Amino acid sequence: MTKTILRALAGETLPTPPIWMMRQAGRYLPEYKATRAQAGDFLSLCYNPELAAEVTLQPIRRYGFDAAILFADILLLPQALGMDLWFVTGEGPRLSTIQSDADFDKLGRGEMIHDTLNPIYETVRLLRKQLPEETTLIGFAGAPWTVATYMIAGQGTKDQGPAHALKAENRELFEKVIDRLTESTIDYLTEQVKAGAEVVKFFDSWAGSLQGDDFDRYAKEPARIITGELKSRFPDLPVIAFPRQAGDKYIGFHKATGADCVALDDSVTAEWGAEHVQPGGCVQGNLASSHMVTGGQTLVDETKRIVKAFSKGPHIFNLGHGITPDADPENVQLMIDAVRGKV
Ligand SMILES: Cc1c2[nH]c(c1CCC(=O)O)Cc1[nH]c(c(CCC(=O)O)c1C)Cc1[nH]c(c(CCC(=O)O)c1C)Cc1[nH]c(c(C)c1CCC(=O)O)C2
Repeated sequence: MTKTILRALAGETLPTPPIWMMRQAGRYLPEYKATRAQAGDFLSLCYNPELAAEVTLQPIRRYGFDAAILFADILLLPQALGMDLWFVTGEGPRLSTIQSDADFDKLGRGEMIHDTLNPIYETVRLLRKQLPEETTLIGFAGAPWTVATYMIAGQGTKDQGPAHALKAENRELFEKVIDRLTESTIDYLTEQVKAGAEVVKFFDSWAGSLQGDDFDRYAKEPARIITGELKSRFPDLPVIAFPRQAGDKYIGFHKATGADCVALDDSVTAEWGAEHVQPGGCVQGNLASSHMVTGGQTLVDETKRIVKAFSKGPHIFNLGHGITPDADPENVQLMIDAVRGKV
């Protein structure tokens, strides 16, 4: 019997939507914190295949999600291209920056990324051996625009100002960064699929700050190129795209890019998504992650509303964005029970 996630991605409307959760392996779980402490720090955990596989499996053991997502980070690719990367506790990622042609020329390309990323492929191989047979393994990468925002600013930014500034001041250099990331993302995801990833997802967390034509050029177009190239190499590979906060620009995203599923954040309602986006194919989402902190009857009601709104087409239940460290693990179980009709 085909796995439920793969059935939904193939366009099937299921009586109960399959479910997984963005950032399901993470700091809201005590067992994650213990394994992370054992690894030393976040990046050591990402590059340790046994421990990265262990944290990927933890939410599967605890909750029986229908999919597992590879434990890694979207910023490992810039590191593999030769940039410095480190995480400041309580603040987030820091990278060396790309501001000039000289900075760009230091980036590597092609096969060299695998020297750094080989442990990630090993994590995928271990997971395919260790996951229950009904669980789908999702590989992932950041979308070029989102990864570029970190490479240009050297850190996370609220409005992606430095990346927008480089785009305005030196479009040629900006586009070279996007093109290099597009090419390397294809190489990276190709190796994840060869190692055993059954689905791939691109996270374009900052897609919402691209306006007008920029959205087409730097969110849609890279997604179309990456999806097209991966599908020419692996014709049966399902792709999930997540152009977060795209708003109206979610409409037509399946068709424009070839993605099988479009993930919706919680800035749009499920009813709107069902009417405007789901006709294009499978949708994923879109419960606000704050309900994982607050719980209660509101969580149950909101979960059921979303399940109902998307019930006439292919749907994978998920949050609108990643679960946060202050979430209560019991609320995750309550959400799953609500999706599966047990409460
Ligand atoms: C923008 C982005 C990043 N990473 C990611 C994105 C895109 C999705 C999104 O918008 O959330 C994606 C990501 N990050 C992580 C995963 C693993 C799979 C999963 O469980 O979803 C995935 C898919 C682990 C992680 N990535 C990170 C953690 C927390 C690290 C820790 O244990 O201290 C985890 C579990 C760190 C990270 N990594 C990143 C930031 C900004 C931070 C710091 C913020 C924070 O601390 O939450 C970059």
